[in-house]
Amino acid sequence: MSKAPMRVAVTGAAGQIGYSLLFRIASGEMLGKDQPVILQLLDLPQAQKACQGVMMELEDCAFPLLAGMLATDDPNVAFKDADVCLLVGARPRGPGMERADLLTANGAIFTVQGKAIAENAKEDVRVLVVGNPCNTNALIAGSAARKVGRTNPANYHGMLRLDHNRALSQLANKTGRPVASFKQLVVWGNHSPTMYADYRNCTSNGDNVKALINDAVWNNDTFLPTVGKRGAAIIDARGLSSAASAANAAIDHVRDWVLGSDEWVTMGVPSDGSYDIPAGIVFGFPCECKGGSFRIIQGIAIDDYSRDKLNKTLKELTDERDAVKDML
Ligand SMILES: NC(=O)c1ccc[n+]([C@@H]2O[C@H](COP(=O)([O-])OP(=O)(O)OC[C@H]3O[C@@H](n4cnc5c(N)ncnc54)[C@H](O)[C@@H]3O)[C@@H](O)[C@H]2O)c1
Ligand SMILES: O=C(O)C[C@H](O)C(=O)O
Repeated sequence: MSKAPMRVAVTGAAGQIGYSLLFRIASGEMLGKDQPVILQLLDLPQAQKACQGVMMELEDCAFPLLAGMLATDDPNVAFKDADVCLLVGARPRGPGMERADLLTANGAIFTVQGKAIAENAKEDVRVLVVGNPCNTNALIAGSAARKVGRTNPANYHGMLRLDHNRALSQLANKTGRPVASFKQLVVWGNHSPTMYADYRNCTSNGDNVKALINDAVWNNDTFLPTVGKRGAAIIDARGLSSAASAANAAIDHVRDWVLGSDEWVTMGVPSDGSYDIPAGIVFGFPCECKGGSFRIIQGIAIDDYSRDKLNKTLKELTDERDAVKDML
């Protein structure tokens, strides 16, 4: 017997990430090749016509798993009974901007949507915020949801998976090893240039990657800035912010969360106090996913260099939190 459909709400559905994301969800890449889905598209009133065009194309793909879809400008309709919400809709940054510059422009979106999710979605809804600055937007959405009380605030995540995937590819380029050989990578902190991509515990076919590379200068002067500033490099090259790779990372995050992963994955999740990160701050942590839930991996040694990096990215996040305190 076929499974009951899962409802997936996608905001910013008419935007560039939406255009990469929706077709892959409908084809079963996110929730499984045996899992029917109903897509619930949210965008602004002026983008409804474009949403209709996207839905025409989805229809023309004749995806066997696509059990229904709708487009709306009303968050209460879009999030109704949703199992998964992908909060993409927000303004992207342009050349010369940092993601934190979007805080006030985009933050207000997430108070409204966090509340609408908590009032309308399934109680065990999983929420992934992609719209930037995604960690603090997830904090805002989770805080709005906490006030309503129905849903689990730990399920309001920010997307660090793109940074994790970027770091994997840089390690593969450096070592000449396949991307899939790398295990136990983590990107700590904020989705911003302060993030700390940490391969101290990473292995490749059983070899310790730090020992294999053995190049502290490359780590500090090439690897970390390349991963941290990759979004800006893409904006510079494309004139637009990353879209297909961002959609791919969102698929990876939710797929691992729902279906499980044998490997460590980086997820931006509300801190439970682990690694001395204050509770509630949405921070990139190493996680393992099993049985539909996630858990922060414990017991990783934090040396002085790493503590300094964690403190820098945490300071940025606490500053962002303070800047939006009226929204929390
Ligand atoms: N976390 C990450 O790794 C990551 C990666 C890439 C992009 N992003 C961010 O994702 C966001 C979207 O990027 P994009 O390239 O798709 O932008 P885009 O401008 O192409 O699309 C954004 C869409 O959101 C819609 N929108 C705006 N406000 C909305 C609201 N209140 N409710 C619903 N929809 C709304 C717009 O109408 C538009 O269709 C940006 O904030 C961008 O910075 C994050
Ligand atoms: O950098 C941006 O503004 C877009 C996105 O967050 C990215 O990392 O590509």
